[in-house]
Amino acid sequence: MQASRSALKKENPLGMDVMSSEEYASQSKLLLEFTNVPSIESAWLFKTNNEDRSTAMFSISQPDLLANNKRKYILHSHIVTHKTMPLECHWSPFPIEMTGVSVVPSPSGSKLLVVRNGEKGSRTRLQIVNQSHVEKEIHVDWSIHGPLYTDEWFQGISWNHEETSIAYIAEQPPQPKPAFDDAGYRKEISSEEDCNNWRGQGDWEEDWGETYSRKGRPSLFVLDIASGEVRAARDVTKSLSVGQVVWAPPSSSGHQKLLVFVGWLEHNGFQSTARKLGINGSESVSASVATNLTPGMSSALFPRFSKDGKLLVFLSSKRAVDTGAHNATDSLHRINWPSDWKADQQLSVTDVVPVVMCPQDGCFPGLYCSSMLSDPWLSDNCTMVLTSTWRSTEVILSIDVLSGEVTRISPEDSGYSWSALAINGNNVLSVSSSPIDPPQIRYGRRASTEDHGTRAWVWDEVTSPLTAASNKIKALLSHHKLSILRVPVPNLSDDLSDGGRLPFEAIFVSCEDSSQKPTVLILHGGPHSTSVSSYSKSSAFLASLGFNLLIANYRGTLGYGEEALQSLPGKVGSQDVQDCLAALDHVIKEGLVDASKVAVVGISHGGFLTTHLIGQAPERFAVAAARNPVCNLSLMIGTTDIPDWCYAVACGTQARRLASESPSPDHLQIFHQKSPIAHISKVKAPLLMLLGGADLRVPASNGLQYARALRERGGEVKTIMFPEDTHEIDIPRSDFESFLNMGVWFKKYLKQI
Ligand SMILES: CC(=O)N[C@@H](C)C(=O)N[C@@H](C)C(=O)O
Repeated sequence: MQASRSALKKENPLGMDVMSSEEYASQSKLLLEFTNVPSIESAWLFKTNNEDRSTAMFSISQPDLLANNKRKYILHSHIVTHKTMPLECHWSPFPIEMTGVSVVPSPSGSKLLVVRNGEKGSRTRLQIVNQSHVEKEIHVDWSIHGPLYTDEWFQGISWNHEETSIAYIAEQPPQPKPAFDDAGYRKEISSEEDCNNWRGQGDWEEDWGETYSRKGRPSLFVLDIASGEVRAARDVTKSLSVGQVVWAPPSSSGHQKLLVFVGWLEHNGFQSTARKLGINGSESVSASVATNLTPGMSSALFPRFSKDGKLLVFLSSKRAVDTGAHNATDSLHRINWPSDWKADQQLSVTDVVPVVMCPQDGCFPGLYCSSMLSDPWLSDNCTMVLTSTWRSTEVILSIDVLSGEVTRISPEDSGYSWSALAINGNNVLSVSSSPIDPPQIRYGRRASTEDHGTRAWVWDEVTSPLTAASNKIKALLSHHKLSILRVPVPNLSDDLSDGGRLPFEAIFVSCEDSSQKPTVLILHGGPHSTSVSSYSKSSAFLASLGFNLLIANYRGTLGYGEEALQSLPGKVGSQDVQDCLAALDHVIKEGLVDASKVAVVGISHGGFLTTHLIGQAPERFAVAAARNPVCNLSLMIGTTDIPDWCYAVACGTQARRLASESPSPDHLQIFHQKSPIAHISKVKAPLLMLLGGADLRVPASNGLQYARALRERGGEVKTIMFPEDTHEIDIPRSDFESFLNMGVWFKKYLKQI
């Protein structure tokens, strides 16, 4: 007996039953198919001497499980358009690996800035490359600045028009720390550390929280390419974190000296204390002589000058900042830029696209943009192209910034999502995808003939080497169908705004004979975030396991107008939970799914809903999984980098003025009552808890407390902790293991039914 157990132990160290280890083995092979599909991160289009020809450069990423990092590489292609024949695309034979490197082409496309950020304390390497060789290499010491920011918020690298200087955002060098040696404290500071002295910690400094911890203050620097000199921008207020820098047009003297950037105030804690609440806090657009160009506006982002330099356009998330929702309906604004602007000249801001409160059915629901192209302009200098959320899809919009006219230019005929990658003249390079169809590159141009007074857009398919990997996935999902369902609001209450009464949506990915198959209810976080009908590796993997997917965009989701969004704050744990149950009731009533075979999964606030649902409706869910879920707001309030968010979602946006670092017992009671942990005694479903040990947004203690409390009540819980992972659990091996376990966990408990 002893011998066989050790043999088994050798063969199956995890003590897994044979069934499970075989399931792990087969599912991991399948998940690898999805993991190896490369993703298009960004792209650039370069003019050629011929209107019908352009060169494209694509930045592609692919998880590298062996190196446990994200492999990055560049692919080039020459695109030739013909009036009457299909578009031609000639791809470079092999990709060029660029892992750990960021690149930014110059406006003319003749040069490339190559950035290699150094590890903590080591130099940053900047290279200016032309078509044949490295023209200039600059090594920047930590005493000047640390790594360049390449995140979604602070990042900003901008060439000037003459391509002689580059402005960028990098980590400010660390503040001096106290020095000690075997004689004690050393008054004089020396940069050199030797074996006889050491540095202390010094004062603790607030940082911007999740994903920014221990990063230096985002600061503005300018590289003069000819001299290789790097200098910090003058006159920027010390207590301002800055990002998203662009050069202002040259003055009439032809010189270009002005930089326009976004500034984040660092005193945006409660009662304006010196705390950096997890981003976004209140930001403003300023010019480098540190003049606030948007006084009185609580948010201004992504500044962009028109090609002729006459217009400065920017997005605003002032609704998100003013209501504390952290994400809400955006608006677009314009400043007419005078050729010789003087710092003391206050410029007026014109609204271009206002916040849409309650859209008419099928009409433009407002702007919801998480990024903006570095060059978003069509050749008429007044039309910009943006990617925005439109209900459950992502769409490409053109906006005439003089008239404010908004036009949806990506096709409306399919539930697919579209995203703009780059523009050249009046051509738009983009990708389109769906939950069951990996991204396909498209090349858009205006039709030559008018149709009802407008020239529609034609989107040619661009065959690419990436298609091969996609075709395997398409084959695995060829029997699935995509539909977007409108779900009426349950139990309409009188206090609801018109927008809060509008139907919400759910994306339904169905297998053949869907009513015979298990269904996974997938819930996004935020709650003011969204699940759009674009391709996601994780959803495609779950669908390929033979599950229907019901992806609920409950009220509060971006893309349905501001009133619908603002109907949720103060009602989390009730309105959003009822909406998720209403979406499930809808597909059951339509006979599309088997009510007895339903799993539920969610991340962050989606985990809040998941653990609420298995507590409030324990009979309706056979199994559940949650990634870094919010399970107890009264615990989160003291540990998260966004305590203001806890007040906004639980008590409503009015509660902001009562918010405090030390919440009152009344507020703590409200936080607990509105949390999933308040319903834990009723939970029956087995729960898979996936936690990131380095999560500063919803610290792992939140999910761990819930998992331990459930086990304490005899509940079936499996917890996996990824110690190095932050809130998103996106380190490649961690992401792989978490979705593999989710698939096996769902199969195990849905098969038993
Ligand atoms: C504003 C915010 O970060 N809220 C979190 C609780 C959350 O749900 N985040 C979402 C966006 C996520 O998916 O992580």
